[in-house]
Amino acid sequence: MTNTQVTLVQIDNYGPWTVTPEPRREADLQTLQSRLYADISQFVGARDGYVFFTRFDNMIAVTNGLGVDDHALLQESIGNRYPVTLSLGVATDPSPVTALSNATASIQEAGSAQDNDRREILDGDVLAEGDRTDDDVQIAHFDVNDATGEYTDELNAFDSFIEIEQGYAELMRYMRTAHGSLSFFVGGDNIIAVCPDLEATDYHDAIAHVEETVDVALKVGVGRARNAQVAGMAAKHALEVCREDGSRVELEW
Ligand SMILES: Nc1nc2c(ncn2[C@@H]2O[C@H](COP(=O)(O)OP(=O)(O)OP(=O)(O)O)[C@@H](O)[C@H]2O)c(=O)[nH]1
Repeated sequence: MTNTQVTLVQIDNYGPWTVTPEPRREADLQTLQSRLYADISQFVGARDGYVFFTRFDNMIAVTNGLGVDDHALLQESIGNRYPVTLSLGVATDPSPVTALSNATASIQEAGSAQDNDRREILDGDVLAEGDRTDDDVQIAHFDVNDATGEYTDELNAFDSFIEIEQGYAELMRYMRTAHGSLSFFVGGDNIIAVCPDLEATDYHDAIAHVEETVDVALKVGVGRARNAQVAGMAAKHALEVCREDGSRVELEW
């Protein structure tokens, strides 16, 4: 059974900082946010987790395999190198959205995101090493069918983006509502969903729903493992099987 460890990463008091002493240049904020995301992705990825940029001021990570010490080191390293600090909430649950809700609560209980005195919270529980299993994380890697032929080579870049985002919006809402899954746009035409124990029929239903609702055709490869990196790599291999044999759903286990 899945047991997803989710970490909410929240920049402390970021809103006020962006306008103090007066509004900061937008390009500088964009640069800060993307560099911060890159650094966190490298740190978490080197420990076999995944992190998604989400809203940039709040990022969501799958951190099975990262302990309390890893989380504390991330806070220390970012605090030493950036003009902002991070609060981290961690929780584990068979349902990814429940894990995220609990991780969020542990930060919210310590104070507001815009509270100058609430800084570098590290709260919640990590999975004990002895409780980890090879089924803890289920990752589904979705991809738009022939995005290059349908959109990239046919429409202007913005209209292509609208089509891809429509597919993303419908999928993320469906997977959240029907399954408590967390789905993230990761660039190009790719969406990665962090899922509980789902079956092939669940993925067929999700793909059918998106196609019926917004006319975007998806395929998906799914993997599971003790961490996001291994589960995600299995999902990518499964997606390659879809490409080879034309199937829409492949589970790699
Ligand atoms: N984040 C991420 N992006 C990817 C990955 N593979 C492809 N992309 C992005 O997706 C875009 C489209 O590539 P593909 O999905 O291979 O192309 P396609 O035209 O949809 O073709 P098929 O997937 O074979 O139907 C690329 O330009 C990349 O931006 C991946 O594994 N991860």
